[in-house]
Amino acid sequence: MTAPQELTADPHQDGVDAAVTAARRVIESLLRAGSGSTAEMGRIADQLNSVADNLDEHAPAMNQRMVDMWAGEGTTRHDPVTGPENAIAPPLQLIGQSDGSVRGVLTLGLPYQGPPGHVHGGISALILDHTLGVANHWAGVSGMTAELTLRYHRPTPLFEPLTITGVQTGVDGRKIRTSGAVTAGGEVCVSAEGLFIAKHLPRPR
Ligand SMILES: CCCCCCCC(=O)SCCNC(=O)CCNC(=O)[C@H](O)C(C)(C)COP(=O)(O)OP(=O)(O)OC[C@H]1O[C@@H](n2cnc3c(N)ncnc32)[C@H](O)[C@@H]1OP(=O)(O)O
Repeated sequence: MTAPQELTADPHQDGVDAAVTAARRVIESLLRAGSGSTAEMGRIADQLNSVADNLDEHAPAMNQRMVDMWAGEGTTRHDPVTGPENAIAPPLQLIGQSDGSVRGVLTLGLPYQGPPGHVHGGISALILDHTLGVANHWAGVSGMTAELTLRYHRPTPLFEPLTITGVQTGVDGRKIRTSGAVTAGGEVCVSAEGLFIAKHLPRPR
């Protein structure tokens, strides 16, 4: 039996990960502030643009950055679900379980809102697509999403711990079947069935 294993990148406390954590805070704070805020938004916009100018000035060329992003064969640090370098990632950390499934827990705030006080359905789809993909990696046969079928059983709450699961259920030639769910308080909010096809796009070199 395989021991549980962390399958997603561990966020660092410093470097770009720390800056990204601050950026996530800014995204959340802007949304929290809204148009009724008494903060000086013109000055804030100037400050944020100046931060972005500084980052752009010191960034490597785009093709070099793409190569760096895909260096190594391990976990990604840039993806929009688990990536500690991606400010739009919640980020979710996934653990491969001994039973072959993957599992993670996260709490989503205002940037991910759809219906009042609840998670946007597209965000659940994003998280589940990625989680099913990681479940395929953990199972040893992976591919690209060909179909993703979602069932939204009940609204998914913001501000509460959500458990995200995924497991590969079958492989037939190049066709891979995988399922998963988002649960809150032990109740399934969203379930997913995915068909993946064993195919990988070449990594930038
Ligand atoms: C760790 C990181 C995790 C990341 C997880 C993120 C996963 C993603 O989001 S991937 C991005 C989203 N997906 C995509 O962009 C995929 C776009 N689509 C494609 O590239 C292609 O259509 C692809 C790869 C799905 C299949 O193309 P191709 O490799 O040419 O397969 P093809 O030969 O047409 O079909 C193979 C078999 O699959 C079947 N198949 C292909 N697509 C579908 C489909 N949508 N529905 C049902 N069956 C399908 C075919 O009928 C065929 O079956 P059979 O062998 O029985 O005849």
